Amino acid sequence: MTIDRSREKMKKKCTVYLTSPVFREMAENELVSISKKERITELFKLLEESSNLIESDVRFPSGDTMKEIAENNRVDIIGCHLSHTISGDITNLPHLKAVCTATAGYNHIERTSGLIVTHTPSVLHDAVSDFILSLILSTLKNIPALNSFVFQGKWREDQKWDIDAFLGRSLSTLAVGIIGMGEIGQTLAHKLAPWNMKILYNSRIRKNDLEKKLPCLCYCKEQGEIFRNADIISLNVPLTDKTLHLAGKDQLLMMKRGALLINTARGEVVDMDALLQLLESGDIEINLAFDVFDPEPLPVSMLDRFKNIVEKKPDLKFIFMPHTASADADTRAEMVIMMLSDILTIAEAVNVSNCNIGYLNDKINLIPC
Ligand SMILES: NC(=O)C1=CN([C@@H]2O[C@H](COP(=O)(O)OP(=O)(O)OC[C@H]3O[C@@H](n4cnc5c(N)ncnc54)[C@H](O)[C@@H]3O)[C@@H](O)[C@H]2O)C=CC1
Ligand SMILES: O=CC(=O)O
Repeated sequence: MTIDRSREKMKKKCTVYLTSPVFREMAENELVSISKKERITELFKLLEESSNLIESDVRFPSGDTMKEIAENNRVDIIGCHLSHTISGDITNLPHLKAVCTATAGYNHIERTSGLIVTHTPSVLHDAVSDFILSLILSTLKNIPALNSFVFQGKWREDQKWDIDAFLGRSLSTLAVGIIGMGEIGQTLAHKLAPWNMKILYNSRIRKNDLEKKLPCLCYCKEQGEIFRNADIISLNVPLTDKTLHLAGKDQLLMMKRGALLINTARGEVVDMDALLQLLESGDIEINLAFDVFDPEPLPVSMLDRFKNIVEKKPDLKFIFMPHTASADADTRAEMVIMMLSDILTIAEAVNVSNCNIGYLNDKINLIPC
């Protein structure tokens, strides 16, 4: 009885703020599998039992609103995703102990010493690497443009099957470059290996074990080697001060004519102004497959400039997606589950011991140091 009463008292210690109503709504989403819906419902129940739970009723609260709610309610833990920028104004609040994001990337959270930050590794590398493969195939085989061509009724009698009609490129002759050999980069390399493509890569740390498993891998000490030699370059680094504009003017100028640049990392990894200027001036002629942009969503003024470029050079292929690389229903549900599980673990620790990070270390998905 005594133990039960003390547990009752502990329940109300921790305050959790979820910045979107969609986390809970995922349990009702008909595309999500039943087991994952049930797990989300169960986690919400547990969270309600162990914390004062505040949930935003709007999808995208402003920074000021999030700060006001976090401050006025002495919030301990925030659960968010990448459209909720958690600035220093919020992360410096003295009572805030943790920010948990339902995303792999965490550049939307300003770091503060002592603040726990968790994210969702190891649940979306499959979805994102599949997506990158589909971008490679779609571009090399010109699928979006040829699909529009047929649907617009342009496939006429004089354009029957012919030997030189609608030519794309075959994969096995090409060299792929992967910059950032982490979870997504490695999964992509494993999936590309059976296609007999040469894979050049660069990462902060050389992956000797991976090289033994995949003899087609070739480590490049300098990223310039990749920009100069690869036919397809996939950017898979996190956004940091070292990767900001990693694909800048100098690197873009190194790229082969007709090469493909894929960005599913973060828009800011590519210098978009330099890219547009070089494409407009004709100094580079490269294809693009982008899922992320700087800024995001891509402004109409920038989109118009890209449209003008392809109008003048119809051989160039630009495939632009609205940041959907991980957008499989079950993958997104798993991201929510991982975030809620981390919040619950931290909430229980806050209730017991006001949050001891040493004790939590291997129980939650902390971002890399
Ligand atoms: N478009 C989308 O929907 C998604 C985008 N992402 C983005 O992709 C990024 C990568 O994701 P993961 O592979 O899961 O991350 P990860 O942390 O497993 O891998 C990143 C790799 O990049 C390397 N790296 C870091 N700085 C570098 C530098 N300056 N030069 C070379 N290599 C460097 C790291 O050592 C690591 O091997 C995320 O940080 C996120 O921004 C992730 C998931 C979905
Ligand atoms: O961009 C998405 C993420 O999970 O990071």
